[in-house]
Amino acid sequence: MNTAYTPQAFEEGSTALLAPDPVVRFENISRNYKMDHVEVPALQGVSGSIARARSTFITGPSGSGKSTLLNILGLLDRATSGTVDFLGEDVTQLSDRAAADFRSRHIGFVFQSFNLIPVLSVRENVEFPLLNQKMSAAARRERSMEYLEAVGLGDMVDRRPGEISGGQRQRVAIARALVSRPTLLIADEPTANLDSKTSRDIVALMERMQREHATSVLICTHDTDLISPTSTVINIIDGKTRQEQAQ
Ligand SMILES: Nc1ncnc2c1ncn2[C@@H]1O[C@H](COP(=O)(O)OP(=O)(O)OP(=O)(O)O)[C@@H](O)[C@H]1O
Repeated sequence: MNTAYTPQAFEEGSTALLAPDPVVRFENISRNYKMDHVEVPALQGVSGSIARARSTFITGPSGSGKSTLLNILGLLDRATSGTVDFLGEDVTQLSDRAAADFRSRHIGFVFQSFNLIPVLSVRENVEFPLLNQKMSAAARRERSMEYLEAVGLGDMVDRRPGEISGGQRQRVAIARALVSRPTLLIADEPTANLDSKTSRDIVALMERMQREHATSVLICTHDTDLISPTSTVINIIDGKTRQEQAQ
């Protein structure tokens, strides 16, 4: 174990919150929301990093700022101040169009509500992120089938999302998030609507895919039972962070 990454090295407010070989480093992120002309601080100077090909969990009480941080790191929202270095690039400086392009090339999302398109088949849902890539229809189909088989749904590809279980829908969402081979998989409460066994299976699946494809995985969850011993934990309380290396 590298002692540079013990929890003591990650004191609150430290700017040296470095994971080994990080793909993302964020420094002093603040985000204020405007409510009735009053600025409400959701994040107050949080710093940390996301290691390559590892799992990082964001935990913390309701309203502490977890989704706000996830949205900023996923380039879905902008920080009021602070920097996000993603693969060596300061992505806080990107235009909206460049941020959307960066997102489609490097980030896959899994949400608690699955966000599948109900009128498309399971296979068409997984193919969807590949439509704006330079790939033939046959290559798209082959790649989608590869990921659907990897998540154990090779025999359900012609069903609609309404014709499969919640756990199966979440597996489709994982295949869809990974099919474009992103650098970072972001999952916001991916197990919130699932029973505890299915939840553990879903996290195990994400971690297997992470090992096989060297993807970094960032998971926001209330459920600390899901956290694996080798992962990094970023704990947010009242908009401030503490990052710990679990092992
Ligand atoms: N669009 C918004 N406008 C105003 N305030 C917001 C907005 N989104 C979030 N907030 C506030 O910012 C704070 C952090 O919210 P956030 O959703 O990031 O917390 P969270 O830790 O993800 O909560 P939960 O676990 O309940 O989902 C909360 O006080 C919330 O009320």
